[in-house]
Amino acid sequence: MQPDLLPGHRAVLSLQQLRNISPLVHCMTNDVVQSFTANVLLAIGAAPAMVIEAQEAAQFSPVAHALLVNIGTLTADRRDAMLAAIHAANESATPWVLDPVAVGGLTFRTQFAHQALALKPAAIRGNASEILALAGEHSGGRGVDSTDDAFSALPAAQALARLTGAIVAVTGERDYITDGENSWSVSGGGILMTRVVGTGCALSAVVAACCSLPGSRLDNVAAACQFMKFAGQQAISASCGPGSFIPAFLDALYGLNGEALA
Ligand SMILES: Nc1ncnc2c1ncn2[C@@H]1O[C@H](COP(=O)(O)OP(=O)(O)O)[C@@H](O)[C@H]1O
Ligand SMILES: Cc1ncsc1CCOP(=O)(O)O
Ligand SMILES: [Mg+2]
Repeated sequence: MQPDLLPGHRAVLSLQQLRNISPLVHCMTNDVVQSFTANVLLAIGAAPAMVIEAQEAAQFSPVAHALLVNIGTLTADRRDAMLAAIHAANESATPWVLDPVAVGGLTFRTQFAHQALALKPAAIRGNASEILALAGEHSGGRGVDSTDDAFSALPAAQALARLTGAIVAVTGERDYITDGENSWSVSGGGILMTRVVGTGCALSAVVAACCSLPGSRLDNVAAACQFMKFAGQQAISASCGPGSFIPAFLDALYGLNGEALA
C-alpha cells in the first residue's frame, strides 16, 4: 500500500523553521556536486560550508547545525576525515546524514557505508538501488543511477530505518520517507531532475539542513523531499532542457513559499 502523501501544512511548517534558523550545513560531499549543492542550500535559505581536511572537519561539525557525508568520490583520506567529523558530530549531538552514492557495486565505499551506518546517522537519503544495496538486498544500479523503482525499495528502507534508527528517504518518481513504522510519500518533480547531475546529492544536503529543525524528524525529512519535488516541477515548467533547468530550479527554491506549498 502507498503511504499517505505528506500534508502540505507539514511542509510549510518545516519551510518556516528552515528560513528562520538558516541552518549551517557542514558538507563533506563529492567533487562533482560541490557548487550545485552549495547553491541549492543558499537558494532555499540554508548556509553551506565545505570543510574537508580531517582536523578541520572534526573541529567544524560540532559547530554546524548538521553534517552531510556523501561518498560519491570517496578516497582513503576523505574516509578518515568523514569518520573524524562523524565522531565529533556525535559527541556534540549534531545530526548527520549519509548519502550512499553507488553503494553496493564497489567494495571500498560499501565497506565505509556499513562502517558509517553503525555510527548512527540521523537520516539516510538514496535512490532505490542504493537503499536496496545498503539494506543487503538484491539491487541493480548503473554507476550513480538507480535501475530500481522507489516503491519496491520501501520495505528495504523500512528495515534499514528499524536497524539503524535513521529516517530513511528513498527517492525516485515518488519519494518515500520512513522511520520504520510510519511512512510518507512525496510526489512531484519530473524526469528532467535526473538529466542534470546532483539533484539527489543536493537533496541530501537539504535533508541534513532539515534534520536540525525542531519537531518530528520524519516530517522534516519528508518536507525536504517535498521542497525539491515542488521546486523541480516548477522549474521543469519554466525550462526547455537541462541547461535552463538549473537556474530555474535555483530560482524556484529561492521563491518557495508556504502558500504555494500548502
Ligand atoms: N522519474 C522521476 N520523476 C520525478 N522526479 C524524480 C524522478 N527520478 C528522480 N526524481 C527526483 O530527482 C531527485 C533525485 O532523486 P534520485 O534520482 O532518486 O537520486 P540520485 O540523484 O541520488 O540518483 C529527487 O528529488 C527525486 O524525487
Ligand atoms: C556523477 C557522479 N559520479 C560520482 S558522484 C556523482 C554525482 C552523483 O550525483 P547524484 O547522485 O545527485 O545524481
Ligand atoms: Mg545519488
